[in-house]
Amino acid sequence: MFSRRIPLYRLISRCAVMDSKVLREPAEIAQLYRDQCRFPALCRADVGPVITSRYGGQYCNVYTEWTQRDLERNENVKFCRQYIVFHDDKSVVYSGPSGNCTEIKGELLSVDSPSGEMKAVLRESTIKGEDKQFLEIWHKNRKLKCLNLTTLNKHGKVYEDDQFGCMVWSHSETHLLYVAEKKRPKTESYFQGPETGLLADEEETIKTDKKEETVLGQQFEYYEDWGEALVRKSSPVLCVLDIEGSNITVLEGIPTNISPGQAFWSPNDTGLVFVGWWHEPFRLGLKYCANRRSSLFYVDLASGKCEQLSSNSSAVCSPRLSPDLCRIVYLECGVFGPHLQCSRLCMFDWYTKQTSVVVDVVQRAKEDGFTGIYSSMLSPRCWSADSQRVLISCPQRCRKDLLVVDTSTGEVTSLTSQSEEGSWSLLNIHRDLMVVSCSSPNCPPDLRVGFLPAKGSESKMSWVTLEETQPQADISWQTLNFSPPPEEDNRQYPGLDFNAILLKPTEVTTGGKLPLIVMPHGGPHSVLVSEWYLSTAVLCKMGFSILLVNYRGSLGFGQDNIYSLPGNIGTQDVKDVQFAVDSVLKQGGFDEQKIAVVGGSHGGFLACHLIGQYPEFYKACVTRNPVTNLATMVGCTDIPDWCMVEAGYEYNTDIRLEPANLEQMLNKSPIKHVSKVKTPVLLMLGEDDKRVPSKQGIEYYRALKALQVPVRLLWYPGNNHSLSKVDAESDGFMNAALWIIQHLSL
Ligand SMILES: CSCC[C@H](NC=O)C(=O)N[C@@H](Cc1ccccc1)C(=O)O
Repeated sequence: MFSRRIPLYRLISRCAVMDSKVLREPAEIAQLYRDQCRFPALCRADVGPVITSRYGGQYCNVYTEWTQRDLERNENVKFCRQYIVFHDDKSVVYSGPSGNCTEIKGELLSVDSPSGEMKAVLRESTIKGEDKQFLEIWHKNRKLKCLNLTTLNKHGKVYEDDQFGCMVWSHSETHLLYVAEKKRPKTESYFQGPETGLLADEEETIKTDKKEETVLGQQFEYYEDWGEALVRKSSPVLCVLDIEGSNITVLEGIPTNISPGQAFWSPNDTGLVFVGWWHEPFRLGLKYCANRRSSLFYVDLASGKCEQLSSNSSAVCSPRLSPDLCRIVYLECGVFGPHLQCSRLCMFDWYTKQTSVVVDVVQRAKEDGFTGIYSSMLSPRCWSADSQRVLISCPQRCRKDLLVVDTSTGEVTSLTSQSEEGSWSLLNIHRDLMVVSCSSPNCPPDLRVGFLPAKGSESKMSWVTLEETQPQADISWQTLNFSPPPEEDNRQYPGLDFNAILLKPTEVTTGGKLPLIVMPHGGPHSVLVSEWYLSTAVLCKMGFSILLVNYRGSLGFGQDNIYSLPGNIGTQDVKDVQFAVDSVLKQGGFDEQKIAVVGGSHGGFLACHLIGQYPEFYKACVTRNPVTNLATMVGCTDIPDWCMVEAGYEYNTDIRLEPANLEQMLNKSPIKHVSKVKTPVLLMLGEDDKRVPSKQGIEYYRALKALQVPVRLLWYPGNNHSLSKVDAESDGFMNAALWIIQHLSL
């Protein structure tokens, strides 16, 4: 993709690496960051209908969407590229791109009709300073319709997020289904209208019409929303566009105590199937929280009757209809408890109305190595052509694998566990043609296609690469497994292990000792898999070694591993990270005086704990939106249940906090150890973070200031928990790198 030749200025900077071991010049670091930003990430792939040529050959179109940071324009650009794939029944004969990349602007959602004849697009456009949403229907080379949804005013903004959002053609291709915010009444102040001088009842009579449209005194009404990254998303409604008549219907009949999303058309288009999340007595944050009480529902379009299809007491997501339109698979897990956990794969038979558990929760890894399902979203299509098997990409320890599940036996087979490469993501599957992406810590994401082998021949998987990426020779990586020492074994969940990924610059000068950056992940129920991460690649190229630690409590190691952590945060996770670091240092080759710790959110919680509990050990600390005090966070985060559960309590919506609860939360928090901190701390906070409100970081900042520990705070307006806007992310990276260089005296 890029020239492999090293330009002169890079050679000069590499000499600098040889002298001082780590790249220190800000301009050179920025150039390295800029270079690595040029590797795009895949965000979507669709396989078009199979066409049979007049000579009998078959081919299909693969449409892909990618995102790439554009540092000059300060935005994440989205572009598409298409490929043509000629194939016979079970193998790719020839494939290649059919044209160049095209940037996609203003498209919030787009979807082809099942036949491939039409396409629907939700577009956002700013007209005279106002944001408008349009729904476009394209047919062949023409735009058939363009509806101004904002002017039509049947509903609020259309949802384009992964949580609720969807845009789905009916099987008949006559209707389109989507989710939008419920229409709110127009509001006015009691004092906004002209003073009439009329008596109140006279005015009432005259303004009857206006009164219907405008409500007085409700301008400042508070609407709950679904929290972090879903702000202003409060009451979703299902909307159906009748394409021929350009008529939009907002569906009625959905219980008022649930919020619908992830909807699709039932067999024969008789109704809609959707996930409904209960929002009584109040809404809690949904992002990264697969444990919110929810169920699968069916609403019949003729009668308006709504039926619940799955259990009343679990959390579900990602319902996917089989190609024969007979069965729906979906993921299910427990309500409350850890936010992300091992899921069950369930299947609902449309005709018998029976539900079965295809793959159950796995407490401990099976003999064949299968550790359970840890996806919070299935790919848009996941069924094999014969409607017998389901494809899932999910972490198995620290590697994301492609798994095939036989729905009749529940047997799980890996398509990728024998491969050399790092981690695999399933983008789509259609008629057994899979579109996947593979990457590793030293290799950016590529794009491949391949046919799902027949049952029993999964080991014969062969891939054809559509977009190739080269492994970067200057980055080496390995996976390390750890068993905690006997005194750190968890009595309730004995014998658990964990792991870490270690990245090192391939070339180290003789006798040179590497500085080490320790990075525990957030969550805490999350995992760092062996895939491409921009920041670790750049830091490694600069000359740092990096240790990504999957402490006990991470996803991908079995449910017991997850359950071992709640109630033990601030101790078990902290000790696991320190144990991993100590073990790595024993390998030799590292400079023990040059160790830094970096983490975001719960990873920031761990970073702050580590510098408090091991005050001599870490010479620099960088944290993004860290949790610093659970006791002060519980009342203002969008997920108070997280604070209760991770502190070791059960959560109920009507919980009354006792002083002892707050004391336990405080005792488990990094702020408890702040007086011991010596490490200079760089804090990076997002002004709009609903998850870990910025006051958490400020509380820690003030404590460090009072203790005269070097601390610097970077404040990112317009950013939420992830600090992922292009300027915030790149500024955060540069400042983090320079802070570490300064305080490790490199
Ligand atoms: C009350 S905030 C708790 C920490 C936060 N957990 C959930 O949102 C966190 O650590 N966030 C991670 C993101 C993440 C969470 C769960 C699974 C994967 C990623 C972060 O921002 O790094």
